[in-house]
Amino acid sequence: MTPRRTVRMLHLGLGGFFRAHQAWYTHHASDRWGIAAFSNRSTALAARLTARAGLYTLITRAPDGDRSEVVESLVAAHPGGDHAAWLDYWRQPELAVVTLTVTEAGYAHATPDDVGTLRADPRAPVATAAARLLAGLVARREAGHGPVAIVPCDNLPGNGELTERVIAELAEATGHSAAARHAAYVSTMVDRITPYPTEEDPTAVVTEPFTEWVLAGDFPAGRPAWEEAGARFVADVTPYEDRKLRLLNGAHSMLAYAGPPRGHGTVAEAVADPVCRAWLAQWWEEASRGLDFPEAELAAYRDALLERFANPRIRHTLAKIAENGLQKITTRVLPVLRAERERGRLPEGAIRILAAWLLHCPQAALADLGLADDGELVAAVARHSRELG
Ligand SMILES: NC(=O)c1ccc[n+]([C@@H]2O[C@H](COP(=O)([O-])OP(=O)(O)OC[C@H]3O[C@@H](n4cnc5c(N)ncnc54)[C@H](O)[C@@H]3O)[C@@H](O)[C@H]2O)c1
Ligand SMILES: O=P(O)(O)OC[C@@H](O)[C@@H](O)[C@H](O)[C@H](O)CO
Repeated sequence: MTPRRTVRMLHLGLGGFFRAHQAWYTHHASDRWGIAAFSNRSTALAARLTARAGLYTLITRAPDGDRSEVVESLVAAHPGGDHAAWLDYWRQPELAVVTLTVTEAGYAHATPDDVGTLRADPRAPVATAAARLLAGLVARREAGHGPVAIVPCDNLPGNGELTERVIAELAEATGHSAAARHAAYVSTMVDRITPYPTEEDPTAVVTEPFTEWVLAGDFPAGRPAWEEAGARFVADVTPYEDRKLRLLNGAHSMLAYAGPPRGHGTVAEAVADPVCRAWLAQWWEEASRGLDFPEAELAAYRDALLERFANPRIRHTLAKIAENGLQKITTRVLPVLRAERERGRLPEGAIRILAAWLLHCPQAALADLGLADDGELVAAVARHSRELG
């Protein structure tokens, strides 16, 4: 029998993307690291994964067929509320890497409750991602073990620097600054289109064949040999991040806000519409200016993106992509819009995304009323909004 993997990696955010990306790279690295993953709050998925010893199926869905594999790197799954287990992993000398997929909202500052708790007793349960990470670092330092690498894998520019800043500010406010320095913060560009899991088996995840991971930073206690699965380690992740966040995620945001008023519910439906494709081309032209890659490489990247978006067998819903719009527009569209204005241009592609987002904002209210899934009704509301000016 193959020996069980030792937990050397912790993950926060037991979503579909973690299972399609970081866990998959770790599964394909020959050094066989084990991962213990925690949900944010929910208990059901962790229980299901625990019942099958962490094993789950990853379905790689190409336009012409599926490939299934059982991923073995996840060896323990816990509900986020199990704070005692969380701190215990940090106290293990073997722990070396902590990855995160907590969505853009997960990088918010800790709540006043968490700040008070960390000041009074850093072992007591806390809820926000920043507070959980700092509590872990305090536990590790107290246990006398060396620093670990913290590796955020969310679509935010400078995600390593951002995480370091949020934790340092919290540490300063709670008297744990030395613990905040007990880590190296790694910045990453992550890419693999992974729709929200809707399979009959909720542990299974469907993803696309394309995958990319570019990382910059130190790993003071080592790391899995992710490069064996294609990960790249670079000195500066910024150019890769700018290219991906603007061309892929910026385009996703455009489709997410401009697609539904034209009756589209998924990325593939929207890019089959010549009008949306023309809007996409206009955005890409503006967003490509200033990216630090040769034009031929950018053209190939955009062509590949169009093929990925058009994969008719990946059901990537625009409603899910539209979430957390303010943060996404701020980091992906505004820099392009501002740069174009500085060049004296009126960037119609970027302005269209802004306009579509402003039009979409009332949909958050429709979601609160439980009406957001009725595409025809949503389109009619948008039509009325336009008529009302
Ligand atoms: N799905 C993709 O195609 C993809 C690709 C690249 C990057 N990402 C990044 O991964 C993130 C998660 O994507 P997913 O597809 O796994 O989504 P998901 O909805 O399946 O999972 C989201 C995870 O984040 C956790 N979470 C949500 N809000 C949180 C908070 N405030 N604090 C802590 N944890 C929180 C949830 O518990 C859940 O585990 C995205 O927001 C994005 O930044 C996703
Ligand atoms: O929530 P976001 O915008 O960070 O992500 C929504 C999608 O654009 C995103 O998940 C992409 O599918 C992904 O970034 C592809 O790698």
